[in-house]
Amino acid sequence: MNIAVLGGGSWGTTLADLLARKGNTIRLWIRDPEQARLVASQRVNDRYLPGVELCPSLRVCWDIGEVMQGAQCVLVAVPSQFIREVLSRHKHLFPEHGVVVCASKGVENRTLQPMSRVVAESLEGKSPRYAILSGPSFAQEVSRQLPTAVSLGCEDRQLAHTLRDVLSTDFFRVYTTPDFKGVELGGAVKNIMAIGSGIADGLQFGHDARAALITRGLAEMSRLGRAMGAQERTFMGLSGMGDLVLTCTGDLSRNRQVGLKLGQGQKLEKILASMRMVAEGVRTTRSVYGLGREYGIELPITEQVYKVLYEDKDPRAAVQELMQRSLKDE
Ligand SMILES: NC(=O)C1=CN([C@@H]2O[C@H](COP(=O)(O)OP(=O)(O)OC[C@H]3O[C@@H](n4cnc5c(N)ncnc54)[C@H](OP(=O)(O)O)[C@@H]3O)[C@@H](O)[C@H]2O)C=CC1
Ligand SMILES: O=C(CO)COP(=O)(O)O
Repeated sequence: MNIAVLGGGSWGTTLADLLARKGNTIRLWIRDPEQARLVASQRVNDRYLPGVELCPSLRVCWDIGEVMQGAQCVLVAVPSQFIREVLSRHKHLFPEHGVVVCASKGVENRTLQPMSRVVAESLEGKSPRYAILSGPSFAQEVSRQLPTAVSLGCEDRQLAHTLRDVLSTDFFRVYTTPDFKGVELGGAVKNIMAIGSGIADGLQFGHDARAALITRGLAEMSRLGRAMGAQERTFMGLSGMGDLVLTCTGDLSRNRQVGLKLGQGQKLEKILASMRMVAEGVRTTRSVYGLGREYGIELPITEQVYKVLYEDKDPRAAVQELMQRSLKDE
């Protein structure tokens, strides 16, 4: 398949490399011309995926027009808050009824829209057919060809199966589900929980606290998902529970790292200034906090993470408040 990958960070580079190794025709868009030239000539994305030698057939380019030419599928791995801007600006390059696979995890701040809506609205008039790729998958592990399993949410079963075949390899296993809403919401909300889990671990609150956070985080994710029209059982799968466990426990998670530092007493501004890579959960917390209010759903962990991130609440007081909520049935 002829595929354009938008987003030259760790995930876009990893997926482009994986697909190129399978013999697909892949072009990767890196927006910074200097960085694109460097990656194209050195065959390594030193800034975002150091140490991984890229497949010789993978074309790397800063000219998005060239990248999009003849693409039968566009895979989007741009940080979620910028997807609308990138897709709207380059809408003319997208074919009608084209296939868009979104691999980014988040909820837009301004509109509180999940990624499927952002893609559909940005490409309005082009009637894109879209799918959401999500699940427990650290770029650093996938790029080293370590065994990984993920979910692909797509309402069109035939397209889902085609994409599953295109994306799967011997080490990267793709499961399909029509519940794209559940898949994208799980991927977004788990980043908030990863920050929360990092906070608890940064405070050295132990294994019990982490397990409680993961489990109650799942309950919170499912509650919101139900209200938003997702299927509850999707949250028990790879894009829900799977990614929740990965990022709440795995130190490769950038969201968990933000939480760990907050728990150790560092300030958010300083933490973000020290990171080159995106920690989607920081912005997504703001959106999901807003969704909770819009849908009238209790999201206690999200609320406390929000207060730590945006109201400078003491992380210890945030955990205390969670523990002292009124007692209830599970
Ligand atoms: N890394 C991972 O393990 C996984 C990531 N994801 C998801 O993939 C998405 C991308 O994350 P990831 O690749 O890790 O991010 P990184 O932080 O590794 O890279 C971010 C990339 O986005 C580019 N970028 C930043 N701002 C813009 C913009 N306004 N327009 C276009 N491009 C921009 C950066 O370019 P520049 O250098 O020029 O700023 C850089 O190439 C996220 O939603 C993330 O949650 C999903 C699964 C796994
Ligand atoms: O989504 C991921 C793994 O599934 C990556 O997590 P972080 O963005 O927290 O690094």
